[in-house]
Amino acid sequence: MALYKYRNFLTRLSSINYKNYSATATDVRIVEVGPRDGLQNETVIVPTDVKVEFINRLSETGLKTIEATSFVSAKWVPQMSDNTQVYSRINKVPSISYPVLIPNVKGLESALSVGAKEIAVFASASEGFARKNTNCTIEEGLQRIKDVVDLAKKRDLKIRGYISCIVGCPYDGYIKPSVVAKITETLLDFGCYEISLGDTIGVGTINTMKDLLKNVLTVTSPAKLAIHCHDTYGQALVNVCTALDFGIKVADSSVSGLGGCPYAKGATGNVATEDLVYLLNGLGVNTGVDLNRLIEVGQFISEALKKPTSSKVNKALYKNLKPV
Ligand SMILES: CC(C)(COP(=O)([O-])OP(=O)([O-])OC[C@H]1O[C@@H](n2cnc3c(N)ncnc32)[C@H](O)[C@@H]1OP(=O)([O-])[O-])[C@@H](O)C(=O)NCCC(=O)NCCSC(=O)C[C@@](C)(O)CC(=O)[O-]
Repeated sequence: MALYKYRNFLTRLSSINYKNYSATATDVRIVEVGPRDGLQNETVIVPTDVKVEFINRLSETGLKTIEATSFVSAKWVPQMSDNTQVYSRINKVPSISYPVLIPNVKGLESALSVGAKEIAVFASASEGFARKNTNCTIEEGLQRIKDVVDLAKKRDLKIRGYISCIVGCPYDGYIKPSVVAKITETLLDFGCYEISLGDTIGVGTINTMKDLLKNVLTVTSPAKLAIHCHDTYGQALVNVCTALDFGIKVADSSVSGLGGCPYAKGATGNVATEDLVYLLNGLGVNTGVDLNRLIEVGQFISEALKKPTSSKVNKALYKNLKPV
């Protein structure tokens, strides 16, 4: 009991608002992508029961958006082949959105068959990644997305858009911000309500992020953007802070730092949700997420995967539960 109290004390410490910090957000919505972006990259196939329990536990943490699965080809990503079972079986809390990732109309039709209400479509800012990830060019990918979006709109679905490789690509190297700005505009014109800017291989720095965001904000407002940072180079949290300074109030993350893209070799997971919540608590930014509960879910999935958590905050706070 004393150890729980000590951990509560530590988590409260993260909530002290140091007023001199420059980030301007007062509320941030976290989009939890662990069940999709996280588990798609695991070498083991996680049993459906575990995925369902994972998502149900995440639903009890205060998160408002949890990306549940993807309806991509099982030949390409076998880890997500139980998409219909996962989506059908999770407890869908009415106040929580459970978007699913969709590559084409075939995927959308499967998602509709199990009652999906929100989808996420994904484009690439680099030709090399478009080819490796979706077997088509950027333009062909955008046409596929348009077909998906047109049908999804007829069915009154909410549609989120992703752009991968916003600053760098494992195949093509540096990506021009103007390319990302153009694709952002296109996806918004199609009907996406929000574009999540993905630093797929985590190479972004404060300066490259600033360059990128200045460009993208010539075509839209911060209210239409989200930031999606992988932590390969340990820059994810500072890149999120840069996005907050530009007025962006939605950040994607993955509990326990799970994740990566099977078609971006060497890229590690997303910024850990625990680390992001700790950062935002410290900024006095409200997320509505209970850090203690999140830590328990991070431990649950790490144990299921038989690997240690990649979240520094989880490691630091969870060990205080263990007998010394
Ligand atoms: C786009 C395709 C389908 C093209 O794949 P393809 O091989 O060019 O397409 P195809 O139409 O020839 O289909 C091949 C087979 O897959 C089937 N198929 C086709 N579509 C579907 C579907 N929806 N659901 C189930 N099955 C499907 C299709 O029926 C066929 O089966 P067969 O006739 O050979 O038996 C493939 O390349 C694909 O699925 N790619 C997805 C790869 C992926 O999931 N990557 C990870 C997600 S993106 C990401 O992680 C980045 C992000 C979003 O997090 C942001 C960031 O960090 O950057």
